[in-house]
Amino acid sequence: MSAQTQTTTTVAQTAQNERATIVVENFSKSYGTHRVVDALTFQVQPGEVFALLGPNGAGKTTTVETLEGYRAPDTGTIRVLGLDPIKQAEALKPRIGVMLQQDGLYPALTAREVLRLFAGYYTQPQDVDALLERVGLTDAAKTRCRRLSGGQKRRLALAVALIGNPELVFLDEPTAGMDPQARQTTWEIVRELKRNGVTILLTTHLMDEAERLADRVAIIDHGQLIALDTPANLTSGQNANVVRFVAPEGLDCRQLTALPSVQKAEEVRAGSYVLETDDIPALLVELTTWLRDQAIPLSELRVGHGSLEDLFLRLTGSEVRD
Ligand SMILES: Nc1ncnc2c1ncn2[C@@H]1O[C@H](COP(=O)(O)OP(=O)(O)OP(=O)(O)O)[C@@H](O)[C@H]1O
Repeated sequence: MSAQTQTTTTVAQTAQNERATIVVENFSKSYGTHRVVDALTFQVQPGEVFALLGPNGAGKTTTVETLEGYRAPDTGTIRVLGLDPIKQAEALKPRIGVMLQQDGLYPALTAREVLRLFAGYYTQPQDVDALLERVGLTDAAKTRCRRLSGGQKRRLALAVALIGNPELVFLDEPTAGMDPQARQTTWEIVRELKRNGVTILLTTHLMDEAERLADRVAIIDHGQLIALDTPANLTSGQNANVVRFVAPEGLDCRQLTALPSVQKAEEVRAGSYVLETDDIPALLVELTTWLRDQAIPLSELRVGHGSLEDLFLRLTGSEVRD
């Protein structure tokens, strides 16, 4: 690269960083000798829904908590709304909303009291009862937090994140433990926030959540960025046609790979199999014949392109992490 091209790139990068809502540059963090975030670099643009995906222990929460100002980076630059999250915390806190993973705060207060308490920290908070209704907690408004169900606690945590009308919201596994209705409501709230120009950074283990909500997805593993793009670009990079099926766990993947039309066979989770092929009709005949001949029951069968989940498992491996 010529000196001039390098200067132009640096100038363009600087301009982009100045506009960005979140700038993470070369960020590293260790606990003792364990490096949990390793030279991470990404930006989140204004109004974007940005998802951080990664297996357990990949460094997502450490990254998010550093952006929120709860942890200090060892090295690297972190800017949130143009501010240093620790040195300029006072200016930053009123402009961001944080949905925490742990919901054990204030067990003796009712849901409404918790929201009133948080509303008091902001100059222009949302209406407490309207927000309780939005997150589906009107009937639980007078219930003490310790009596709320897991899903209700998550909804209260979401309301706490939104009470101050933030410009930027951090959602750490927002729908974990929610039933399908509450999950739908939460997704709808996220879309509504986006329509209102709010920037959202979310972490999730749910691939469909990332695919439905995120403009861009960053996959991190062992503290390093291993993929960053729109969900459509990430999945279209996978040319293979896949057949997914559910059957008893522990089928012999070598036998499946030996079927003439199978290019690759993998048990991605117990009893959940993914086959890659370039001839789906032929593969379906071979697979169903193979299953019938061995009297193996088949409980689900789907065909399609590689999903974000397939890409994620390919990039991060399919072994379970603690
Ligand atoms: N305060 C701490 N002291 C020591 N180690 C920590 C601390 N916080 C996190 N870790 C370790 O750092 C690693 C990354 O943790 P982190 O919570 O950032 O991962 P994560 O991607 O959010 O995982 P999960 O999906 O399980 O929430 C893990 O191995 C974790 O045990």
